[in-house]
Amino acid sequence: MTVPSIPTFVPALTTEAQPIVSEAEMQAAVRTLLLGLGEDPDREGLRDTPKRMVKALKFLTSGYQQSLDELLNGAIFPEDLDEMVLVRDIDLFSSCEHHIWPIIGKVHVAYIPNGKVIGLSKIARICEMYARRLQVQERLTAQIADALQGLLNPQGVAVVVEASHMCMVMRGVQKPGSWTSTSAMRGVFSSDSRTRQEFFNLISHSPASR
Ligand SMILES: Nc1nc2c(ncn2[C@@H]2O[C@H](COP(=O)(O)OP(=O)(O)OP(=O)(O)O)[C@@H](O)[C@H]2O)c(=O)[nH]1
Ligand SMILES: [Zn+2]
Repeated sequence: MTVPSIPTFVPALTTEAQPIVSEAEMQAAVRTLLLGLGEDPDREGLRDTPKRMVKALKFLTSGYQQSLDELLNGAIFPEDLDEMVLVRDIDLFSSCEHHIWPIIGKVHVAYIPNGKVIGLSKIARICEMYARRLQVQERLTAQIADALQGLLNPQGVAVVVEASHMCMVMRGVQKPGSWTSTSAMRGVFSSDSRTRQEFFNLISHSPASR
């Protein structure tokens, strides 16, 4: 008789997968956390906290439920251009997977088209989709770059994320003011130092409207 193998890990949620833990079980876990902190989860101010916290966590990880196809809504247009397109200073709110604590910062995304352009808002939506997952900054940066590379097959993609990790600010090493920069260069941004330099020059100064 073949014994079924026991899964040793739960795969990250995708649009196909459904949560295997009920809302009630999640709320009970938050209640346990509150008890562990010496709190009274039945006092008025905390009575709805398990419900609120689960709702907030689900929102902050709602990117697992999204797909590139769905968020794009077909907004890729044929266009014969080969100049850099840059969307900079996209607000970033993500959650570090080590502490489930906020990562707050900005994302700068550039690409050089190759017959196709993407709706500008979709660049911000792609950043949001990957940000609303449990992340490390390096992977988030690479995922944004690889998504655009895959969708547009452009001449190149450049992504820079500049972020502050609340797990380094409010706890642990406690370093307010520390920022982490990560980059992912694809295509010409990786192979051509002048193109890469142009991108870094463009993101290194404040936009004219500020
Ligand atoms: N590379 C990388 N590290 C991260 C990110 N977010 C958090 N970390 C780090 O993950 C590490 C986890 O280290 P541990 O020693 O296991 O956890 P810890 O005891 O809470 O560590 P401290 O934060 O140093 O107190 C820490 O160094 C965090 O700064 C990220 O996005 N990228
Ligand atoms: Zn952390």
